[in-house]
Amino acid sequence: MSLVCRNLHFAYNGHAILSAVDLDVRKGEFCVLLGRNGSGKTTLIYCLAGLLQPRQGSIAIDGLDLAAAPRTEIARRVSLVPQEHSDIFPFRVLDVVVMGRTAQLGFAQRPGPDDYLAARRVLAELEAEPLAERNFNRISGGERRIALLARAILQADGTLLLDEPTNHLDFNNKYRLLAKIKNRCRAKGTRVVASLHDPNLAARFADTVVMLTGGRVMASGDVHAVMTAEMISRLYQTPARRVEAEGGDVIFIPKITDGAGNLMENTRWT
Ligand SMILES: Nc1ncnc2c1ncn2[C@@H]1O[C@H](COP(=O)(O)OP(=O)(O)OP(=O)(O)O)[C@@H](O)[C@H]1O
Repeated sequence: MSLVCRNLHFAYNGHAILSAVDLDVRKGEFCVLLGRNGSGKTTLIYCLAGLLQPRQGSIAIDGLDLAAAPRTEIARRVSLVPQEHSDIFPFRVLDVVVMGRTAQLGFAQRPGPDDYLAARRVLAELEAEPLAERNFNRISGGERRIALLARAILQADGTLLLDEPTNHLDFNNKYRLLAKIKNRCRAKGTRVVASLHDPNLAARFADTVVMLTGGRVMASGDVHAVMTAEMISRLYQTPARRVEAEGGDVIFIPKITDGAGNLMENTRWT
């Protein structure tokens, strides 16, 4: 059971954004996309969600060919949490979460007590039960991320596509949320493809990493094999060193230079 992407090419108005991308993500795997701003992470995630049509290549999720599958069928297998989300009608958080069930319900069928119970269960899993009765438009950016993740889990927990899931989350909540997502991969076999801007979070939680540069895969594979100081330096185009903290956590520290390559004031590099 795999998500398999082969020789994927995508272009906006004839301008190539993704080129020859191959990707394999097994059931229960937490795969993180890393790359500089504009390297194509979001575009790849939207292709995997079936929301952007590649101009070449194929994507199959557990045997379902996205190019041929009806939208409703894709929505039952794959759910997406986008990077940003604007205000919606002033629904309770619980109602927003239960909207995730729409893909499972028949035409004109309304969610019932079981759907609300399932929505409360997912909120509880994310330790977000106190948000249930709050107005979605009046909760914080970080709380919205958690509510939208709950909605995505309720929609389709086979494959979760998360575009910068830690945006707006504080230091503690970033780690807590990623730990919960990882637990879900382990316990329920959920497959996750997430873009992250912080390689240190990827080093801590990912099983596998895909490094994108200019819409191409620069490297991919097991997190420990791929995330070396040399690869991080190449990816972000700045020297980076790898520090192993007590307990085994790995931290990458970039050398902050100005345009001429000189170490910038107030930064340290040893
Ligand atoms: N709707 C669009 N029309 C034209 N070009 C676009 C569009 N959306 C994105 N792009 C371009 O596609 C490229 C890849 O963008 P994408 O958002 O996938 O990168 P990203 O790696 O997710 O970036 P970031 O880390 O900044 O979120 C960028 O050069 C961007 O300017």
